[in-house]
Amino acid sequence: MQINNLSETPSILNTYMSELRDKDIQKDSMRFRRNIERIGEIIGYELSKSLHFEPHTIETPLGSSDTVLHKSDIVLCSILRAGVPLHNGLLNYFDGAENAFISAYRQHQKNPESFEIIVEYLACPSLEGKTLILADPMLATGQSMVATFDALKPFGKPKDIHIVSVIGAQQGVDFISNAFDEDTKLWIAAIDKNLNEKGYIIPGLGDAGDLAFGNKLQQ
Ligand SMILES: O=P(O)(O)OC[C@H]1O[C@H](OP(=O)(O)OP(=O)(O)O)[C@H](O)[C@@H]1O
Ligand SMILES: O=c1cc[nH]c(=O)[nH]1
Ligand SMILES: [Mg+2]
Repeated sequence: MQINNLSETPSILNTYMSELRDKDIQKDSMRFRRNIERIGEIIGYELSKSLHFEPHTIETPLGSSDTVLHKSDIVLCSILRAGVPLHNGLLNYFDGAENAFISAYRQHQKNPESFEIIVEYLACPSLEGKTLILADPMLATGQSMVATFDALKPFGKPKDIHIVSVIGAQQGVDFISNAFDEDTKLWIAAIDKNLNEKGYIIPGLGDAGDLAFGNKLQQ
C-alpha cells in the first residue's frame, strides 16, 4: 500500500485538523462536519492527480483549448455514519461519481475492551474495472475498513483502490497494509502513534460519529 500522509507538508489542512481535534471547537457539530467535508475536498484534489487522464479539446467561443481530463469511473464508498461528511467532501469534487454506502459499527462484547465489526446495510453498484474510493474519517484498528473491503468483493474487481481517511493510528495503517494490494493508495491527513484499550486513536479527536451526529445508545 502506498501511504500519502498529507500532514508531512504543512498547509491550510492543519487549521481544519486542529479545529477537529480541539476539545472546545469540536463541540460545534456543524463546524466539525464541515471541517471533515473540507478535508474530503482537499484529499479529493490531491487524489485526483493520480487518476487516469486523456487529451480533450474544448471549444471556447473564440477558439480551441487543449487539456487533459480524468477518465476514471469513480465509485465512492463511505462507511456509515462518520463517513457521511467525508463522502460529501469527495463528492463535491467528483461530480459524476457513483456512490456506495455500507454500515459498519463496533458491537461491544461483555468485556468493553473487545468488539466485533457488524456490517448490515450495503448498497453498491458494480465495481468491475472502476476506481474505488473507500472513505472513513477514522482508521483505528483498521477492522472496519477491511470488513468493508471483504463485503464489497462480490460487486466486482476495481481497477484501482484509494482509501481516504482523516486520522489513522499507526496500528490500523499497518493492519490495512497487509489486507490491501501494494498498489492501493492511502490518502490520510494524519497518522497518530497510539490506540487505547478501547480502540480509540490517541491523541485522535474522540468519537467522530458522535461529534458529527450526536451520541447514540450502545447496542
Ligand atoms: O478502524 P476501526 O477500529 O474499525 O474503527 C474505525 C471505525 O470506528 C468509527 O465508526 P463507529 O463504529 O464509531 O461508528 P459510527 O460512525 O456510527 O460512530 C469510524 O468511523 C470507523 O468506521
Ligand atoms: O478514535 C476513534 C476510533 C474509532 N472511531 C472514532 O470515532 N474514533
Ligand atoms: Mg463512532
